[in-house]
Amino acid sequence: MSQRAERLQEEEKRDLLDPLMAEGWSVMDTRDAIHKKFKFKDFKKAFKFMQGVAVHADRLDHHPEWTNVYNKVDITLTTHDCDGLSKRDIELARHIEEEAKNVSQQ
Ligand SMILES: C[C@H](O)[C@H](O)[C@H]1CNC2=NC(N)=NC(=O)C2=N1
Repeated sequence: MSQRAERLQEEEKRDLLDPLMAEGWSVMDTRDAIHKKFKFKDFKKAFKFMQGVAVHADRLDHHPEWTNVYNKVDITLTTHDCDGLSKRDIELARHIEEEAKNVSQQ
């Protein structure tokens, strides 16, 4: 992605975040960032999920802050380039939701 990311304005942010909040994402108190904890059946599934997300992150040139412990993956999304949430975070979060559903159904 070549264009510089722009920080979302409050109104736009609410509209774009609503569906993600319904999926369990939350806005952090301390940062302009969103966060969600994922839990899978085992490490194999968690890692498969991470591999799927990594493909999207690479393609979008937009990367999650994440940690993995066994079957859990904690993800924080924010845009370092604009020091806050941008449309790139929303797009990545949508792909993350798809990956989580695919892996859980397998
Ligand atoms: C040079 C490269 O495009 C930038 O550093 C990208 C890479 N991945 C990124 N990921 C995230 N989360 N925020 C960024 O601002 C960002 N910038």
